Amino acid sequence: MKWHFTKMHGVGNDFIVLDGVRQSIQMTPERARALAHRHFGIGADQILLVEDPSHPEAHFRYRIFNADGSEVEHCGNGARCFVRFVHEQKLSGHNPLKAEIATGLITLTEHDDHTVSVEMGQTRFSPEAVAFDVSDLSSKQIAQDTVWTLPLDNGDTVALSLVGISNPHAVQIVDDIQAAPVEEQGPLIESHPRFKNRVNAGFIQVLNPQEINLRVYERGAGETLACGTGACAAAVAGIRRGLLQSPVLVHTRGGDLSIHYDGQSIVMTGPATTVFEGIVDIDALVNTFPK
Ligand SMILES: N[C@H](CCC[C@H](N)C(=O)O)C(=O)O
Repeated sequence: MKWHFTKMHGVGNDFIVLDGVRQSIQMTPERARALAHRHFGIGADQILLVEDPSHPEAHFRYRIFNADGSEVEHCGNGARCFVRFVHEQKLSGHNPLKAEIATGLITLTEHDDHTVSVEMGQTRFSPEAVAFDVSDLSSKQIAQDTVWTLPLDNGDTVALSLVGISNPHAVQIVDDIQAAPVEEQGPLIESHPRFKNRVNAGFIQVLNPQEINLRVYERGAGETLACGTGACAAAVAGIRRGLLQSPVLVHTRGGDLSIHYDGQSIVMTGPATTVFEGIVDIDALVNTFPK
């Protein structure tokens, strides 16, 4: 079966975007892994699938698959590409656009310069919001902890803020983003047994109260050049810790994002770039993909 796809990126976080409205797309973890593979496939951090909605107020359903094949709740850089794709492919002229994600609705507005603002939806800070297991901790410990101290298997101990932007984030402050132990600590945090659904691991360097550097070791994808929900989680965690104030300019390795937070809702603004379109024979790809 042949699928038309569009390759896009949001500040270097790259995606394969599929129209599941006018095409019959049955996504599986195996197909997502094959598509995302940098050598045997097309190559991407995530696969984005546009579908007809089930929510009465949504224009479309927005589904996200990581490079490891896992389906996840949200993708911020992907949301900006999603709305640009919907407009460019003339799937809809609605602007703002309402998209249905796993935890509800998000609102997307494409501006004349093709930057996009996304109202990111639900933001939560409890351990449950990121499936962080505290069943062995006393209620006193839980009440005290807004920053969680976590020993890692390599002997390091990290101080994590937990933020749910529909998807789970654990963010820490570092002094120097270039020297941050992203490759060493990232996988250990991502797959730490306390995170029952794994987690995205953010590393923040505060430059001033309205500007940070950020790197993210993403759940199911490894370190990416940028992470939109990670930028939101970092900004909100910094604001709640009294280190930052809205709006926050987030410098990622792939470019800059602007995060506004009013204590209730988060609005992220940044670019969305179309790179190329193509056709892929998904059955042939999966058959040639090394098992
Ligand atoms: N790796 C993330 C999904 C993609 C998030 C990121 N690419 C973004 O822009 O928010 C997760 O497993 O929750």
